[in-house]
Order: sequence, then structure tokens, then C-alpha cells
Amino acid sequence: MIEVQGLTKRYGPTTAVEALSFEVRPGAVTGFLGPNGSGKSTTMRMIMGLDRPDAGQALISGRPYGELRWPLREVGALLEARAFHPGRSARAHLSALAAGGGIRSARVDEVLAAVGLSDVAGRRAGTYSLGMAQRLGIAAALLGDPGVLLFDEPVNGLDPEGVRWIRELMKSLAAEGRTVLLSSHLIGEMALTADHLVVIGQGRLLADTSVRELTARGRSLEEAFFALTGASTAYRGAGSGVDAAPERNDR
Ligand SMILES: Nc1ncnc2c1ncn2[C@@H]1O[C@H](COP(=O)(O)OP(=O)(O)OP(=O)(O)O)[C@@H](O)[C@H]1O
Repeated sequence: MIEVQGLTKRYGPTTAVEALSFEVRPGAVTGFLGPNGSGKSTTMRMIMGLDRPDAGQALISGRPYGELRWPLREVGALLEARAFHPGRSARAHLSALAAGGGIRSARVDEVLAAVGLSDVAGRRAGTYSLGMAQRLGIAAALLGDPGVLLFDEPVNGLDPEGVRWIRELMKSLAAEGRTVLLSSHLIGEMALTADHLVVIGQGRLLADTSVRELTARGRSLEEAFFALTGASTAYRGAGSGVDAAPERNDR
């Protein structure tokens, strides 16, 4: 379970995230949607303790990230592709993470197999394609077998086979009872993958509802998304207009 409570983050004059509250529950894939610059990555970074909120808090299984005794065993995240030393092999990268996180070393080969990198595990990770780098990032997220997982744009740059692989992986992780928060710009993909959606615009909550309910509002999930976010897409010059109360629906 992830609990985001009144989270606020400012960068100088820019308010990246403002009084944002939502919960991400186990056993489902929760999609995290919003236009460019709406605050998705900033929110995920604050959940992972990488950015300090100006107000509010984010809890993982009831605690802030910094208070987790064995963080890698509680939460895994893919926040940036290529977050590894390019000169190290995938196996060496994962082994170092396992050693630092109190994770048995045999787990490294298990996650390499799970993401399909066993045959190239000895190669320098800097030589990996984008798809392979994403798989390595996912292997790192899965290393501690955590109950909570965050993925920021995991299908970016992947080929159709890779996109389908991610979709099935997200669903199977949720089916195992894990909490899965997934951001993506690909709304059609989100319609196929997510059960629940948290939609934000200009750092504020716009909707917290099921995919089914949101899709039923328009001809497609994409149309419903545009109707919801149109007023908060600053680069279209449509004004700020996000004062309306967010829409919440029981799951
Ligand atoms: N380190 C930073 N310094 C200054 N401004 C920042 C920083 N990080 C994010 N921002 C600003 O905060 C806002 C939210 O950015 P964020 O990257 O969280 O959005 P996002 O929803 O993840 O966007 P995208 O979909 O484009 O990845 C943007 O206006 C961005 O320019």
C-alpha cells in the first residue's frame, strides 16, 4: 500500500506537486496519468525518498521510505532507464545492490532470468539497447521481492514485444497481491494494463477512479483523459482551471 497525503513540492517559483493525496492499493495495477510536467515523476521520487516534500508525506506500508529497515525488500522502483554504471555487467550491478540490501546472492540469477537477460548478464550494461536497459532496471526493482512497485514510463522506447511483456508483467505482479503504480503516456496501453487510475494535472489530483468508470464517460479512455486534463495542460494555453474538486470513486 502507498499512501500519499497532502504532498507538496516546489522548485523555486514552480509548484510541481500541490496538496496531492491518493492511495495505491495492493492486488491491482494503478495507472498514474497526467500531461507532461504534471508532477508524476516528482511524486514518485518523493515516495522513494529521493526528493523531500515541502509539505505532506508519502508512506510505504505505513512508513516513510527513510524509515524502512530493508527498503529493497519493501519497495522496488524503475524511475530512470540506465541508472547503472555503464562499465559494469548486469550481474555485477545487481550483485552489488543485493549485497547492500541484505538480499541473498542467488536472487540475482532469478531476476535476470525473470526479465530475460540471463544470456547477456556478463556484458557491460553500457552496451545494452534501451529495451535491455529497461529490463535491467526492472530486474533491480524486483530484486528484493518487494510488495510495492513503482514504474515510471517503463515502456518508453520498447518494441511491441517489449510493451506486451511489460503489460503481462505488471498484471502478474498485481495478481500476486503486490501494489503496482505505473506511469505512462500511452493511454491505449494504460487501458489494457491498469485497473485503477490516478490522474493529475499541474500537480493536483484530477481523478482517482477505475479505468472502467473513466472509459465509460467518453467514447474512449483517451477522450475521457483529454476532457479531464484539457484545462490543466498549460502548454496548450487553456488556462489553469484546476480549481474543481477532484473526482473520486470507490473501487
Ligand atoms: N529538479 C527540478 N528543478 C526544477 N524544476 C523541476 C525539477 N523537477 C521537476 N521540475 C518541474 O516540476 C514540474 C513537474 O515535473 P515532473 O517531471 O514531475 O512531471 P511529469 O508529470 O513526470 O512530466 P513528464 O510526463 O514530462 O515526465 C515541471 O514543471 C518540471 O519542470
